[in-house]
Amino acid sequence: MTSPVNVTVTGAAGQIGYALLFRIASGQMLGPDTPVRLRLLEIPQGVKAAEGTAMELDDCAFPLLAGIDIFDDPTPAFEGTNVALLVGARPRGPGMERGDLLEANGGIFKPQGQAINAGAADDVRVLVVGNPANTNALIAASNAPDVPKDRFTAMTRLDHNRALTQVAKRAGVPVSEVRKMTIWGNHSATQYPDLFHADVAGTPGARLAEDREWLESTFIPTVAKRGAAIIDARGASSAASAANAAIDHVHDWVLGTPEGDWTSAGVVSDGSYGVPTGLISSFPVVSRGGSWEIVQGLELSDFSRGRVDASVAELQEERQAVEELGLV
Ligand SMILES: NC(=O)C1=CN([C@@H]2O[C@H](COP(=O)(O)OP(=O)(O)OC[C@H]3O[C@@H](n4cnc5c(N)ncnc54)[C@H](O)[C@@H]3O)[C@@H](O)[C@H]2O)C=CC1
Ligand SMILES: O=C([O-])CC(=O)C(=O)O
Repeated sequence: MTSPVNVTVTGAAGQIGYALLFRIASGQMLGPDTPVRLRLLEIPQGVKAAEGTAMELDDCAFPLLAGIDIFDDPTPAFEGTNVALLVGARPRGPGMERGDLLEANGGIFKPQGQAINAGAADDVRVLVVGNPANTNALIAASNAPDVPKDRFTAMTRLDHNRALTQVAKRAGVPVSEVRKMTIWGNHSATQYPDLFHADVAGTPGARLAEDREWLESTFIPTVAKRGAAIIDARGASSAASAANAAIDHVHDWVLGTPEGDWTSAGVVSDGSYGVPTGLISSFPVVSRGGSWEIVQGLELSDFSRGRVDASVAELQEERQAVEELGLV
């Protein structure tokens, strides 16, 4: 058996943390042969609850769980970490503008980026889940100058999975037969779920997209506003599905995406598809040899181009706001 992989989870006592940690410890994220050592980071008020979760993790007697440590300081929490899941974030409060939210999260993701820079393992991979995920990932990456930028990613896998199921239901096929879905842009309501390149049980997604009324009035808004719909229904934001998407993202990043398919992730732009270099934007991606690669060569119609550009424009505004705050 290999030596344990150090996995740091921030916001460990939150609702996503509770749905995530048991799946990591059971081997669903890194596979059945890889032991893990969990490093839980919370704010001081969250430490007691994190200790309770750690007791429950112990009580599962997971064969792959090599140890659990709990921290309220990012510097030791990221010491030697191989996989960092940045879940803890400041939620939007009443009367908070987007700028206030970005500033509050800057206070979290800047020191966490610095701590990753100072102490993480050379192979560290970072997934930012906490919102606004793309820009929080940009802040963390900017404050970790010694870590390659492509190690910082933002989660759009939940949006991707939501889109797969909506299409499968529409087409009446098993979700496993929907491939090559793409989420472009920001993990926000401006995101663009792109069906045109998908393969829906052998039928081109473009054929389903010919029903423009369904595409524009049902499919795209259902996926893009699903987070709000879950909050409305559940009285709390998506947690188990978000944890599931984080497991999927890291699993595929480390172990590779299946042949003949791709997935979606917020990765640093190299200028592909006209997305400004350095922005962390969602793209169609495959993982080969432990690295994400942006799928190249997809044709974007004027309709798709407009949608991608609108979401990327929002990412540029967010980048400008955090630049003005001195966070990047
Ligand atoms: N990218 C995506 O697809 C999704 C992102 N989210 C986002 O994930 C984040 C977490 O969601 P939940 O677990 O439901 O929230 P939650 O409020 O239940 O838990 C957040 C936890 O983070 C902790 N925390 C706050 N600041 C911290 C810091 N500086 N260091 C360590 N821990 C800290 C809090 O004490 C709390 O325990 C939110 O920002 C939410 O909007 C949620 C669903 C999907
Ligand atoms: O909308 C929210 O607040 C949570 C979220 O990011 C999602 O469910 O996609």
